Amino acid sequence: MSTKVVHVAVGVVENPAGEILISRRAAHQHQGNLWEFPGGKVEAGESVQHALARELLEEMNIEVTECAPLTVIEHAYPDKRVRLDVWQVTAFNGQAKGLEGQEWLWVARRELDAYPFPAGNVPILERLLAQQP
Ligand SMILES: Nc1nc2c([nH]c(=O)n2[C@@H]2O[C@H](COP(=O)(O)OP(=O)(O)OP(=O)(O)O)[C@@H](O)[C@H]2O)c(=O)[nH]1
Ligand SMILES: [Mg+2]
Repeated sequence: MSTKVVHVAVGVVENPAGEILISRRAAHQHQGNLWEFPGGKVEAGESVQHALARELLEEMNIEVTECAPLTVIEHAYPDKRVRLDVWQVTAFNGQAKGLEGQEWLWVARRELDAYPFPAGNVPILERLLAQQP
């Protein structure tokens, strides 16, 4: 396996109803068919916040206006290492849309564990479930 770590900006977008935006990875992608928090790779020379804003706009039509860092997770899949740089998006403009044809949903926090996510997401899910009132 390559020692290169893929740096990924990941957004936990919460709407005013307290629901969280998840989308489904396409079958052909890494960790295909699993659910994810929208986001994508940080490009060379790009800040994580810029990557977060760019990916959420490109994938979900969400314009980030307020965000804060939540956690950073390093995870090694059998074929790939990732650094998930996870941000909570607390304010945004735009209606969510699956601009890449992906399935997506707003889900109540307590229901997040009903959706299969990649193994690297486990610490994110634990934090979000612990945060609920
Ligand atoms: N976006 C996103 N990626 C995740 C999550 N969890 C996780 O392990 N990943 C991994 O992070 C890596 C990068 O994500 P990505 O495929 O969204 O990257 P991208 O949008 O730039 O896609 P592209 O390479 O098709 O242009 C993938 O290997 C993916 O499996 C998650 O919750 N959200
Ligand atoms: Mg992506």
